Amino acid sequence: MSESSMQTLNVEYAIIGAGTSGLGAYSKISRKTDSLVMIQDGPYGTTCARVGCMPSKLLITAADHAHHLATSDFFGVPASGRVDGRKVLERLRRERDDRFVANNLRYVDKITAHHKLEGRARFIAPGRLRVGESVEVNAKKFILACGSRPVVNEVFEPVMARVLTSDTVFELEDLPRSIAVIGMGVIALELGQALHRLGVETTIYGRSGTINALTHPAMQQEALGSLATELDIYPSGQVMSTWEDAEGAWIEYEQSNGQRVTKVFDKVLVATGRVSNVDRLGMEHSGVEFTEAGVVTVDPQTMRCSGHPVFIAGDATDHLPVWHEAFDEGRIAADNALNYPEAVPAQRRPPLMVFFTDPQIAIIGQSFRQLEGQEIVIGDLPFTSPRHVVWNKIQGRIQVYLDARTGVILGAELLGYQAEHLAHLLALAITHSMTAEQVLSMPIYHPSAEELLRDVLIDAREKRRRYLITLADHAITTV
Ligand SMILES: Cc1cc2nc3c(=O)[nH]c(=O)nc-3n(C[C@H](O)[C@H](O)[C@H](O)COP(=O)(O)OP(=O)(O)OC[C@H]3O[C@@H](n4cnc5c(N)ncnc54)[C@H](O)[C@@H]3O)c2cc1C
Ligand SMILES: NC(=O)c1ccc[n+]([C@@H]2O[C@H](COP(=O)([O-])OP(=O)(O)OC[C@H]3O[C@@H](n4cnc5c(N)ncnc54)[C@H](O)[C@@H]3O)[C@@H](O)[C@H]2O)c1
Repeated sequence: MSESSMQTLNVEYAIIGAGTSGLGAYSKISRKTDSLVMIQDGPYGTTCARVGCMPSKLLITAADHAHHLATSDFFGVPASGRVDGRKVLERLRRERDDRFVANNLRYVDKITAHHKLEGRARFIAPGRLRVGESVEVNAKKFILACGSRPVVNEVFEPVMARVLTSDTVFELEDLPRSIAVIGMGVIALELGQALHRLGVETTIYGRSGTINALTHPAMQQEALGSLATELDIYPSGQVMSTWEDAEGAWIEYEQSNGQRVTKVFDKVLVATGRVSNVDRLGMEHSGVEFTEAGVVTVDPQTMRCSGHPVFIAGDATDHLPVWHEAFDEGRIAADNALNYPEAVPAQRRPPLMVFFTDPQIAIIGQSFRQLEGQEIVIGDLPFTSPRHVVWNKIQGRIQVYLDARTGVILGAELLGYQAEHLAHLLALAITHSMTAEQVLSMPIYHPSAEELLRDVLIDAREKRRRYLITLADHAITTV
């Protein structure tokens, strides 16, 4: 490309990525200035709507319906039904495209044409990007909202034709007969359980032996035990080799006890984590400093990279890669870009994450691992209440961590049916630094799932009372 055919744009702000985070940043900056461009590589519509949150929840909902049918005999309502894989996937794509993606595209369509640029951006010098092969963008401030991509280890090279990731699994025409799911993180567990419930012979291969989102050993054990009653899981070990023949994709896996298992599958879903797309931005040309470990540091209050007018937001940061954080971070980055060099530190929300498995897993506020060694008491109960008994959903456990001296709720780990709702109540309490006593002052209906929240807080309150008595006794004896 000759210099003369290169188109050059000079703007104040360049946003890389038109996902949840980039659009969040765009909506703020575009209200203040016309001097901006948002650069998007690949299809518009966002990861969440196209290949993330929404198609995965549409699949899980279909699987829930299949599961209700398969278990309805218990309630004296025998039912029979056959899963039509093609219809499940067609409906998923229709709902996804007509509702969630279309909504997003309508918003993108309304964006002023000269604010949008298509192509892959990379830094070629501080303050300068190349987009595709024929456009250069000079900007004063940059928001890197370029998301992340699935990682596929090279051990899967020989079976690549049968490998799926979350980017491709929702495009299947029909459900496979069998699938190996690699990983035991949120994508593996959500999609693995859904596929199993839809009748796909599913085997899940983990690595570490634990579900790492939960941090209390008893919670980890309970979660694995509970999911393993339904799913075929090898929790700890590693895939040693793979090969393909007429039967399908073969997976040879060595368990941590040294035993090897070899099985053949129609498809292999690799869900072993995601990596930030920042590594493809040519950051070495951006002018920002790297740590000794070769990474760029980001301040979570401003999303700024060291002292530079470069901001990183959303999944690109590796920090809490979930939707509401991506949206918040895009807006925090925008505020700080608009006010640069003045910092506008944001108050971050307490962490909240939900696995839409059955039972669900939820983590709110500070984890047990973060609090270990501090003065805490733990409200700890099986995840059950009269309402859960009525639903025949009595698996799981709930732990709530209280500051032992003040009674303030610091965090919680949950494993239970529709735990998302109690998790949000706890998130509200933690956001407002509420004590267990304050939460216990609200009315709780009978019989509701919220009675479990009441009971676990009563358990924590009682443990705290005993803790304070011991503390007072100790003070008296040491006077
Ligand atoms: C299967 C799955 C299920 C999920 N489920 C949930 C859920 O239930 N709840 C939840 O909270 N979160 C969920 N998430 C996470 C959520 O989807 C993400 O946190 C969120 O979408 C991240 O938004 P983002 O703006 O950071 O990135 P994205 O939406 O990925 O946007 C980044 C954009 O930047 C573009 N881009 C990349 N590099 C360049 C470049 N060099 N130049 C120009 N453009 C570039 C990309 O093509 C992409 O369009 C899920 C994710 C997955 C994969
Ligand atoms: N409900 C939700 O909020 C939701 C749902 C889906 C995805 N997401 C987001 O997407 C991100 C990515 O999800 P993910 O599940 O891919 O990543 P993850 O980091 O949650 O899990 C990856 C898992 O793969 C395992 N692993 C890594 N290498 C392996 C190997 N070689 N063999 C076997 N196991 C291996 C890890 O030990 C880990 O358990 C999440 O961090 C999450 O933020 C969120």
